[in-house]
This record gives sequence, C-alpha cells and structure tokens, in this order.
Amino acid sequence: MVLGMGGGGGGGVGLVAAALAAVAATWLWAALVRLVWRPYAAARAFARQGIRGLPYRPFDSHGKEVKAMLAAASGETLDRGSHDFIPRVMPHYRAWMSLYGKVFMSWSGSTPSLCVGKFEMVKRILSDRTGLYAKVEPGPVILALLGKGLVLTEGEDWVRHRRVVHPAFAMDKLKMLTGAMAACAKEVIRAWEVRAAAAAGGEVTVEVGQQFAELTADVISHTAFGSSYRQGKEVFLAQRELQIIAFTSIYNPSRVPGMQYAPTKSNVRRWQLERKVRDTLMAIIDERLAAAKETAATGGYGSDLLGLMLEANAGEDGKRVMTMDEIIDECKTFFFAGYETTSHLLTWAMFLLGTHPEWQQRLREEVLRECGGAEAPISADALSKLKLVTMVIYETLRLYGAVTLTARRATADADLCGVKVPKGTMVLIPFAILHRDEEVWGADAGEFNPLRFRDGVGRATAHPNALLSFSMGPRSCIGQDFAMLEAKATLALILQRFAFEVAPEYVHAPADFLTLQPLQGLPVVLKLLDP
Ligand code: HEM
Repeated sequence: MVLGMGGGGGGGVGLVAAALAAVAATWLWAALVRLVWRPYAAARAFARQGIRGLPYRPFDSHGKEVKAMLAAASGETLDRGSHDFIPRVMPHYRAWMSLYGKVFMSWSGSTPSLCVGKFEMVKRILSDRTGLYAKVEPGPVILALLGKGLVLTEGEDWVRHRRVVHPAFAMDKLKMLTGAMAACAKEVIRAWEVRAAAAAGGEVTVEVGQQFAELTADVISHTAFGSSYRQGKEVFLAQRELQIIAFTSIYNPSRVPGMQYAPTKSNVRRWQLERKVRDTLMAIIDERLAAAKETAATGGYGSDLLGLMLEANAGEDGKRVMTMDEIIDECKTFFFAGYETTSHLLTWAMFLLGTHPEWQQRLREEVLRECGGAEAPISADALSKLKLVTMVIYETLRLYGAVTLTARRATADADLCGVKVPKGTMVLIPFAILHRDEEVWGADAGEFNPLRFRDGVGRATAHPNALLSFSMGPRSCIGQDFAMLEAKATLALILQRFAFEVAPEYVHAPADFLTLQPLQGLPVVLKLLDP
C-alpha cells in the first residue's frame, strides 16, 4: 500500500518531468527552426531563384567588413557642421552600399531583405496600388499600442478608413485648427519669455527637445479632442507610458517568445493602460454622439479631428462606415504618428537655425513682414506666405526627417525594374540615404541649403517626389499639412520673440529610436529681442 502510494508519487514527478522535457524540447526545436533552419532554407531558396544579377552574400550582417565599420562608427558624435549621421545611425547600410551599390540583399533575422536605394525602384514600390508591396505585419505589442488604425491596415479596410479620416485633414479644416495650435505654442513660449525677462541680459537656456514634446502632445490633445481636451491628454499620457513599455520589451535582447502574455508586473500595467485608453476614448466618443443627437439640426459633432471623423463616419445613408472600435484605433494612431515626428521636426529646425544665424535672420525678417510683431495674432493665411520658413522646414525634413526608413513585404513574386523579387521578401527603403544621394540632390546633397526648395518641393530635383520624409503614393502621411502648419506657427512665434543659438554643451549625436532625435536633447540659448 505504502509502496503503491510511493510509486504513484514517483509517477507524478515523472509526469511533470516529462512535461517539462517536452516543453523544453519544443522550445529548442522552435529556436533551431527559427535561428538555423529558416535562414539556411531561405538562403538556399534565394541562391536558387535569385534576385538575379544582384550582389549577394548570405548572412551579410555578420560579415567582417560590416563588423569593422560598425565598430568604427559606434559611439561617434558628429561635428555640428556635419549632417552625415548615416555611419552612426545606419552603419550597416553605409557599409553594404559601399560594398554592393544601391540595391542589395541582406538578412533580418530569418527574413531575406532587399534594400532599395534607387529612386526609380522606390517610386514603383511606394506608388503601388495593387497590394503587391504591403505593410509589414506588426507584432502583438505594436498592434495593441496602435490598433488597426490607418498606419497598419491594408486593402479594403485601409480604403474605408482613409475615406473617413481624410476629410479631417483637408486644408480648409486644418486652417480652422491654426488658432488652437498657436495658442498651445504661445503658452510654452510665454513661459520662456517670463524666464528670460527675469534673467540677466534677457537670456535663458532651454532644452527645447523636451519642451516641443510637451507642446506637440498638447496640440494633438487640443486639435483632436477640442472641449474634451483634458480626457484627451489623459489618453495621451497613458499612450506614452504604453509606448515606453512596448519598446522596452521589443528592444530587450533576452526577450522570451510568448512572454507578452504572462502576468508580469509590466504586462499587468500594460493591460491596465490599454483598458484606460479604450475606456476614456469610448467615453469621449459616447459624449459626442449624444451631443450630436441633441444638436442634429445644427449638425454638430464638433470641428476638431474627432468631430470631423465622426461626421464623415455617419455616412450619407446613416450607415456607419467604421465601427467605434476602429474610430478608437484611429485616435490612438493620431497620437502615435503625429506626436514625436512633429516634435523632432521642430527640434531639428531649431538646431539648423541655431547653427545658421544668417538664415535665422532672413526668416525673422520674413515672419515680421508677413505675420507682424509679437502682438499680432498668427493666422493660417499669413503662414501660407512664409516661403523661406517653408524652405527651411523642407530642408530640415530632408537632412533630419524623423522617419529614416520604411519597409514593405512583397505579397507575390514581383519584377522590380528588372530585378526578380520573390514573394515574402522584406523590402527596405532607407529614406535618410536617398536624401543624401548626390545623383538626385546634386554635389551639395550633404549640406544645409534651403535654397534648393526655392521653386517648391516638387522642383528641387529632377524627381518631383524626391523628398520622401512623408513618404509618397497612396500610403503617404495623411498628417503632413497638419505637421507643416504646426511647425510654421511655432517657428513664427519663436522668431518673433527670440534670437537663439545652440548652447555650447550640445552634443551632436543623432539617434534613431524609432524616430530620429538628438541623443541628449537640444539645449538652446534664447535671447529676448525686446527685453
Ligand atoms: C514631421 C511630422 C511627420 C512625419 C515626418 C511623418 C512621416 C510619415 C511617414 C514617412 C509615413 C509613411 C509610413 C510608411 O508608409 O511606412 C506616415 C504615415 C502616416 N502619418 Fe505621418 N508624419 C508626420 C506627422 C503626422 C501627423 C501630425 C499625423 C496625424 C496627426 C500623422 C499621421 C499619419 C498616418 C495616419 C499615417 C498612415 C497613412 C496611411 O497609411 O494611410 N503623421 N507619416
């Protein structure tokens, strides 16, 4: 009996051990398939089917030449006059391009990748309307952060979403948001004025990177949610914390597959925040729908981005085009896509103007002429006359565009200007490298020269779409006019009030953490023009 019981206990332990061994064997098998077999099989398949005629070496990222170049470039900071951050930010690409030319293959984990630096090919990929080059499937963490908003949808869903979101970003509607944008910027700048006025010589040093992050968050919260701004800001703060959790997990080198589902401390926090974002957005939307019912005669969902989206969503026959969950996903997308990008644009514009005083003075003269002095209100019409400011913003986007690279996946075998691209290939388009191509931009491609845009953005080079900071084609940035308007209004308000230079302690070290930013922020010395 006793023996029998002991035998039963031993059987239980044995079973547990067997189960653990089975789990370990499954994990080991999965790791072998992922890390060894798939790259090997993919390399063989590519060698056979070829992206024929292209320089090709499997497992390039471990090549000796690339390793040497990586070692040489890592940690380097740049001279302030140099805008060539490629060796620092994209050392693989620089190395590969110098070895293999503008089009080459590489490997990203087990996925074969084609890196495309030839403008004609880029144009073909980005203008595709057939779904041949689709967005890359996001991981579960990014999906939870962004939802199935415009950035991540495909096919019919994308067409439906774009139809609803597009009217909110029409220029005549955006013009009505200029007042809200300028009011947010004025509040931030007013605080600088107070500090400068109290300081000796009317001078104050401000870390503008951080300040612009707060400003663009405020602008999105106000312009998207109008009177529900406070709840909108809560959503924004929760989204920002979610973003940090998401990227900490994605960039964690010892990440264990499947861990995102375990109830760890950070996952529990993530779930709480996701619930908070959803519940708060749902409450704002419910309020709007109720208010719209009451004011049906005046047709009022509100003139902010959410209101315009709800109006377009109502459809002519009263049938909703998008579900409320999809509207929530679009709201999350606004925060994600429109906050850091615009904040970095402002930061880099201040860097370039702070290191080019002659351009700063030319812009100030233009602003004072077209918009008036510090007391004059900023209007969308006056902003549309700021030609030099626009040229400097384009040049900032060319040299320091927030998005340095985009990717697509070939959904079927394709012929890309004579190159065979097998189905499944990841196609990488390094915007930052294309923006420095001397064949496209001329011998001064590496220099700050806003005059190249004097005849407009489409005439700066032989290719009308050579500036790719907002991408091009059907999936190009829906918020580009919004970002340009916000940048112009903010720069005009600063130029009206301050002369500035980059502080001596600034270290020029552009870094790409999803978006291109100065690694240690941007301290700027602001001097009141009229102390
Ligand atoms: C300087 C500021 C900005 C830059 C540099 C920028 C850049 C980009 C780029 C490169 C894309 C294409 C990505 C790809 O196809 O892989 C994109 C798409 C998008 N952007 Fe922006 N963006 C900016 C501001 C904004 C703002 C302010 C908003 C909204 C408030 C916004 C919303 C979007 C959306 C929704 C998409 C997806 C469009 C679609 O696929 O239909 N962006 N952006």
